[in-house]
Amino acid sequence: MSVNENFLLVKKQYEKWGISIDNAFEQLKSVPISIHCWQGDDITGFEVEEQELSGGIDVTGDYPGKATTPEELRSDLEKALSLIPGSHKVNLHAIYAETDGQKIDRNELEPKHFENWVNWAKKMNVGLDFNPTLFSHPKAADGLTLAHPDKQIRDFWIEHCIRSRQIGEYFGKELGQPALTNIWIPDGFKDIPSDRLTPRKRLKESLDAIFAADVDESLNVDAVESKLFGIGSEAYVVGSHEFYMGYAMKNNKLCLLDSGHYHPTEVISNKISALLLFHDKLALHVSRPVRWDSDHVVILDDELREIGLEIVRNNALDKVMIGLDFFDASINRVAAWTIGTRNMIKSLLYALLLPNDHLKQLQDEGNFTERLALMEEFKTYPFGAVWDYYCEQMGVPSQEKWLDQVKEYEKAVLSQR
Ligand SMILES: C[C@H](O)[C@H](O)[C@@H](O)C(=O)CO
Ligand SMILES: [Mn+2]
Repeated sequence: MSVNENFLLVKKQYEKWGISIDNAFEQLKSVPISIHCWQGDDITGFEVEEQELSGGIDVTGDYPGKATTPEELRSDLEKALSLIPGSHKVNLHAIYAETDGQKIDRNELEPKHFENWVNWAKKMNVGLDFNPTLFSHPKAADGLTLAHPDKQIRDFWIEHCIRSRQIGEYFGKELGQPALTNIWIPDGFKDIPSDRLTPRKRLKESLDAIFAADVDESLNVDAVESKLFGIGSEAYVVGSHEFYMGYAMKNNKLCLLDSGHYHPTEVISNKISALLLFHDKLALHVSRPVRWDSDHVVILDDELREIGLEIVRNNALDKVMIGLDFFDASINRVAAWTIGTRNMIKSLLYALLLPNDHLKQLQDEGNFTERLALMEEFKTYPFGAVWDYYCEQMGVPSQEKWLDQVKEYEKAVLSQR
């Protein structure tokens, strides 16, 4: 049976619940996922003096074919984008600047260093997001940046963040859609601090200085990302969840929730509805922590489904800016992007195909038996047939057919590097 025939058969099963698949597809098409460029090169970047990865994060694996030039990275992204349904964004870090072989330090970066990315984004019809890079640098060697006791070091990173927001503004202007510029810093201590307050005061002051710089908010949107612990900051992280939640609320910034940045049984899906009551928008780094913030490739597990459901059920497809953050160097990197991004989109489609209004009503009526029964039965509805049809409608391979294309690309391109 063809994908089309299969789809026509299963469509009726959803329609009997009043679910419009056409409507679901229309909504899904309008949601851009911000695909992080750093999966393609293990967060190495293109700085003239290449630095070892620091900041308490780690990439493991040595799968051959990693991108080592901007051209290679863009070519790999193009391959992945051709296998993912919809129009999306690409998320860059400051270390992906192109400086023509000149050593330009992070406090000297300018929009022109991202001109190639912008031209490429125009060609590919994708938006761009941005991140200052406050790690993998001699001035972050002791694990402190914006909260550093040394004012000169703080000032260096403040300048870097201001310039990053200006680069985001440039992306927004050139590409006709606002960029999200997200600040994540590694600052923290390996062992128990004797003073938790002072570093947080310093971070607050640094952020105030960064956001005092005038940047057009219609072109660049700011986010701040918290963390629980990192390698070398096990006892204390300055930019904790409570810190940034307070900061973002008071200063009208977006709170960015990364799925790997909480206690092991704490989930970001449960935070979305709470935060949306107090913020117009919020941002996500969808990742998959396995025992720690390991940044495994996102799979269609319970938490990913729940994230999709929370976004859809709260009518928040245009309020939650969905970004991805995983980096696995033990598998084909183009496949990693493809698997993780397709799964993120699948989770939204899954949520759009549930009788959400009916389920809400059952809860209000206290009918928890039927609520549970339906939620479980829908897990085995023929969702796969709808997903396959969506992929074909959007001009990308259905089912596992994309894998053949990745294998061909590996043979023709990646294995030649
Ligand atoms: C490279 C990313 O910016 C980084 O992963 C950050 O977002 C993070 O999640 C750190 O744990
Ligand atoms: Mn993150």
